[in-house]
Amino acid sequence: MEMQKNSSTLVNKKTITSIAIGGFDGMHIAHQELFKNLDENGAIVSIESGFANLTPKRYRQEYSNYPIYYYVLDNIKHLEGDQFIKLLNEEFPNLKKIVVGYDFCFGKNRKYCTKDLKELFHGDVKIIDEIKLDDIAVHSRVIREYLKDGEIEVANKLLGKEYKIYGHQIKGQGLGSKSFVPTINLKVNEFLLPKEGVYITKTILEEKEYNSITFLGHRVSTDGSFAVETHILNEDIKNNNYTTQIKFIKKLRENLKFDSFEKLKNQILEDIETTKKYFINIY
Ligand SMILES: Cc1cc2nc3c(=O)[nH]c(=O)nc-3n(C[C@H](O)[C@H](O)[C@H](O)COP(=O)(O)O)c2cc1C
Ligand SMILES: Nc1ncnc2c1ncn2[C@@H]1O[C@H](COP(=O)(O)OP(=O)(O)OP(=O)(O)O)[C@@H](O)[C@H]1O
Repeated sequence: MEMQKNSSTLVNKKTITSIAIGGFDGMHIAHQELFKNLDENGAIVSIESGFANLTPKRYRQEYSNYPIYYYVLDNIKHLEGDQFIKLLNEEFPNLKKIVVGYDFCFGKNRKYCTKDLKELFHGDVKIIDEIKLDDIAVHSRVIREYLKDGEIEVANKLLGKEYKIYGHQIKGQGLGSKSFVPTINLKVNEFLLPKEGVYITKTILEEKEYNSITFLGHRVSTDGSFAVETHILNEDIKNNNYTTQIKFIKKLRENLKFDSFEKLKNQILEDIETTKKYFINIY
């Protein structure tokens, strides 16, 4: 169901003349700056450490039109500098240009860096200076920290887009539509979840985008279990079992413990009003 280009399998590596190399978790604005230096036969070489959780491997292609080729870090990290370059030249026989960031290092013990790359590769090597936004250095690890602190708006600025997760629908406690408001409950794997709390979000179901509000965290007021649940505004949506995407826009409040269902319900209704106003004011 997910919109996924999988150009990597369609583009012949012989046509590739330039590559950008890195981990590329997040496909954030600094990564995009690297891609701008590729030519029209460019490609992205993504080194998989296994820790990506902003744009896990199978979701990454969505954020660039350049085909992405994946290499497992464990399989290449023992290589000496010249062996790494040899591998690239074998993989991409017409390679003319390599684009990396200022801090790119590679090979055995990461002992080869940009200077070595320039010496070893017989072609154009473009090194991108550190990219910052409002004095914040743009890196996947920095974005993860903002998400963990619930600072969605900063994270989104650094990402250059709204942070989006994918989940599949599961059954909730069954309390929502009876005692509170109807919600779609999600099981989320692979993606980093922002801090517990209530967020203004957009929810994508079958490629259609809806304004929504999402609760994420332990349901400290009811059964204590962990939940990701989203309420779609102004629509009566049936759970449909499709993969659901949530885009985070803004944190409304912390996860709170209420001593009665009624107080929780009143707070939820107030949160929904605030969210509706937010969407009215931005359109
Ligand atoms: C907008 C919204 C805000 C919520 N805020 C809280 C909260 O602060 N604390 C909490 O324990 N549960 C919160 N919940 C979760 C409710 O406890 C949950 O919707 C209820 O337990 C129903 O769950 P069910 O859909 O699994 O039946 C919130 C839910 C929504 C939709
Ligand atoms: N802020 C930045 N400015 C310039 N180049 C960058 C920047 N961030 C990453 N790069 C470059 O982009 C490529 C991908 O790097 P990498 O996947 O390590 O990104 P990262 O965001 O720095 O991740 P992490 O935080 O995990 O180190 C590398 O060539 C790297 O040098």
